[in-house]
Amino acid sequence: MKLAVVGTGYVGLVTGVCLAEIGHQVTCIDIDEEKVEKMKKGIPPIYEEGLESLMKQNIQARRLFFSSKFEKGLEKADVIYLAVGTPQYPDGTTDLTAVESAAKSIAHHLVQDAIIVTKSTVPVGSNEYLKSFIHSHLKNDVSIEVVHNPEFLREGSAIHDTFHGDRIVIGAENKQAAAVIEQINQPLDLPLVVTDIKNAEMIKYASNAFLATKISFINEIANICEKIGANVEDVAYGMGLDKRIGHQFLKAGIGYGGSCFPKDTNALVHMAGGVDHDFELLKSVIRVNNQQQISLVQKAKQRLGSLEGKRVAVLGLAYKPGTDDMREAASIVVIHRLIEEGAEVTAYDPFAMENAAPILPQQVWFAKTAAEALHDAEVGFILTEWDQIKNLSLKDVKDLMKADPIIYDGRNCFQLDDVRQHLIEYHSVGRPSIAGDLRSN
Ligand SMILES: NC(=O)c1ccc[n+]([C@@H]2O[C@H](COP(=O)([O-])OP(=O)(O)OC[C@H]3O[C@@H](n4cnc5c(N)ncnc54)[C@H](O)[C@@H]3O)[C@@H](O)[C@H]2O)c1
Ligand SMILES: O=c1ccn([C@@H]2O[C@H](COP(=O)(O)OP(=O)(O)O[C@H]3O[C@H](CO)[C@@H](O)[C@H](O)[C@H]3O)[C@@H](O)[C@H]2O)c(=O)[nH]1
Repeated sequence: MKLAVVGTGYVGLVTGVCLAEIGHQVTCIDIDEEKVEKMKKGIPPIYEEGLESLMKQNIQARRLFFSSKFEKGLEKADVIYLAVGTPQYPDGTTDLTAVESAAKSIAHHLVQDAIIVTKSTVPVGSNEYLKSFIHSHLKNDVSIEVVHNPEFLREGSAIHDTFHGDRIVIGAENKQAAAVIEQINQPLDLPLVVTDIKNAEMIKYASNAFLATKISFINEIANICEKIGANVEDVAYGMGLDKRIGHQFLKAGIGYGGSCFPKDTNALVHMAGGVDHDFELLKSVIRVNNQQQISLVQKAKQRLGSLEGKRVAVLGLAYKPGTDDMREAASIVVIHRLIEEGAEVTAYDPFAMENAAPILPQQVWFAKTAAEALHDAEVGFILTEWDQIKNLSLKDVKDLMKADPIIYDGRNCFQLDDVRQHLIEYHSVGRPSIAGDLRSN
């Protein structure tokens, strides 16, 4: 069976590479010609551990191809995966422009019957609409089926998640089409959920909303812990031992970011609103997250009176470690606030600086190393828990920074006992603050 994948962002590229790895012949199509030329040479446009070698292996084995031309990419394709972006409009509703544009290109170039499998996260009802949209744009006498196969991979562990996922969801109205997609995925040997399209669409949104809810919940517990004198890490550990709760997604911090949780929670609130349901719980989850992202700057301002002219080092820019993705990263909100407050910001991230530069204020200086960013800084903000940052020696941190440094750690990277030994003033999330070197005050 010949497969095509349209759109080579995280999802499209990883889907294409993994489908090739399990033995299928796959052509990945993208309108970004420059990106396609790089991918043909085995250069992935995203940072993802293990992706480059898997890509190169499958290109060499002549199972994986890339093209910027639909007519070529769709040649003899029996199954076409659609994995273009579905960002949000400023009001939080879903922008389906790329999906429609890709669907139109597919319709125009389809010369044989095909199953179109949507991987993109789309609001409930979109796949039904898409089927009639493609029908109305077909140029040849061919028949199509639409199947929804939502994606659950996480950036940074995308390859692992594809081969070791918890489930594969297949939403289809046509049993034969569902069976074809089951067969394609069979080598992965993962639990299957075969259901109708609306359920599949909702499973994706409900899953992301639930995970976001867990994060905002633990962040609220963290905020109370700070005031009450408890430690959220011990609390989360004790909670997580209950198998009904589990340990995952109970890490308190600076709030969730990324290309999915923020937009998908907003989209679900709008979807609910569209059927006259006020999704109060999810609205609160979003509000709590927005507040969490600015909380550390507010604390710094309260502690110092003003941030005007203060030299601030920001360590970690990506929305989480293991990726160079800056979409909806908490660092964007934090750094804009710091600049508004008059701080002089030097930033460092091991992988995301290239993506960060165009979206951060011009006043931000980028350092080549964490040490360079910390040099002579009065305040440090830690926003991504990269190993390189977690492994910094606190002695070096203290030596590099100005006298009596203050650290705001949005990712709880350091052990409190370690910090205490180094006499650094340290404020983390949901844990007791540490006063610093009282002798020098
Ligand atoms: N990023 C993730 O971790 C993740 C995980 C699960 C689900 N999703 C969902 O998967 C979808 C894709 O996300 P992403 O992050 O991979 O997207 P992305 O925005 O990173 O990439 C989209 C790609 O599609 C290409 N494209 C745009 N219009 C096109 C067209 N008309 N024809 C061909 N190619 C076109 C772009 O050039 C780009 O390479 C979204 O709906 C997202 O919500 C993403
Ligand atoms: O306990 C936790 C877990 C995560 N986060 C934050 O939550 C965000 C999202 O993290 P993660 O879920 O690991 O990354 P994504 O790659 O955005 O993956 C999510 O979004 C994808 C796109 O829909 C889904 O496919 C995945 O299943 C879902 O986990 C990041 O900012 C994390 O720092 C926390 O603050 N605390």
